[in-house]
Amino acid sequence: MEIKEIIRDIKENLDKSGGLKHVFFVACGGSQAAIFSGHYLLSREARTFGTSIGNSNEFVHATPAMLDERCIVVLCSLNATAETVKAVQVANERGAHTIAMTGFPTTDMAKNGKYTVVYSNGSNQVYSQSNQSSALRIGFEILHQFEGYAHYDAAIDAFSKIDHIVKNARKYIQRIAAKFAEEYKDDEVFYVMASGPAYSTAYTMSYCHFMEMQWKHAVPMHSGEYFHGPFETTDKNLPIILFLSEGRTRPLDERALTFLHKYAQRVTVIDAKELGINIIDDRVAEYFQSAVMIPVERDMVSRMAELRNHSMDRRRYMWKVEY
Ligand SMILES: N[C@@H]1[C@@H](O)[C@H](O)[C@@H](COP(=O)(O)O)O[C@@H]1O
Repeated sequence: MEIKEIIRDIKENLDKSGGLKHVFFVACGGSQAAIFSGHYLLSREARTFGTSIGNSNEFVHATPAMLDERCIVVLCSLNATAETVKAVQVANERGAHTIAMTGFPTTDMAKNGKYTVVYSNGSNQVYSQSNQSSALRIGFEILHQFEGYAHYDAAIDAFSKIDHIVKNARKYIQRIAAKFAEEYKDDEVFYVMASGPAYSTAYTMSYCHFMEMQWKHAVPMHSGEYFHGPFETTDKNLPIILFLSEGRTRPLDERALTFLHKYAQRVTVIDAKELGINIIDDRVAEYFQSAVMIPVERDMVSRMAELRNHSMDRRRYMWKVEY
């Protein structure tokens, strides 16, 4: 079933049972970051229902009291992480409408979800059909069908531009990535700053790419929260990566940049505007930032991986020991 039909089917049911109350987004790690844009979209645009996001195992062990047949739960796991599959089952038991996003039609996610969305993945993925794009498609479709979202056409148009933008952005970043990798390959700690829908880029770069895949310490930092404690650690040696957003939270990032220009020295700025996101309609562009910036930041860390001769596929514990 296409996403449009999935939401239509769910709406038909919800119209009979009292309407939509809440959309939960549930996943672990990189997959949670991937669906964050969908959650963020609803958190800013939805007028008649709520939304939240969280870790799968927390959803299983501390299941929200609100969860019932008037909720949609969007869950994501490429290969069926056990706790995310369990979260699908918990949501099903409560009668919620589960949409299982997964990498392949044969996974336990696909087997357990009431509805399944198989997204493009791997090194040759089609970015307009990726996990990030699919979560956004679900979000825009919910807004459109339940509330008649005014900028739906602009959003649909954006999906037709994503592949072109990512292709060019990845070309644009090559030179910057090479310089970045050379300069920072021996550093052990990174702060990665962003705000708004781009926060999930900072999260993915830190948790997945620096920590998981390069075994380097990294702190995802909300650029608004930076001034409420963390900025006391700033000095001229600390490596900082700042994602400058396109959209309404850009002033938060610019405030951080002004401060960093004064007190820090080793700052790498990646500006969404320079990545070509501006060809998307201004009214929806901000929501597409992570869909564009995550492949770009991954290229930066991959370049570092090559120089360090530390493959992005190398793990000590993940999938190797019990945890
Ligand atoms: N970087 C991610 C991790 O954060 C995640 O835990 C793992 C399993 O993810 P999934 O549940 O999507 O299969 O995949 C990648 O390695």
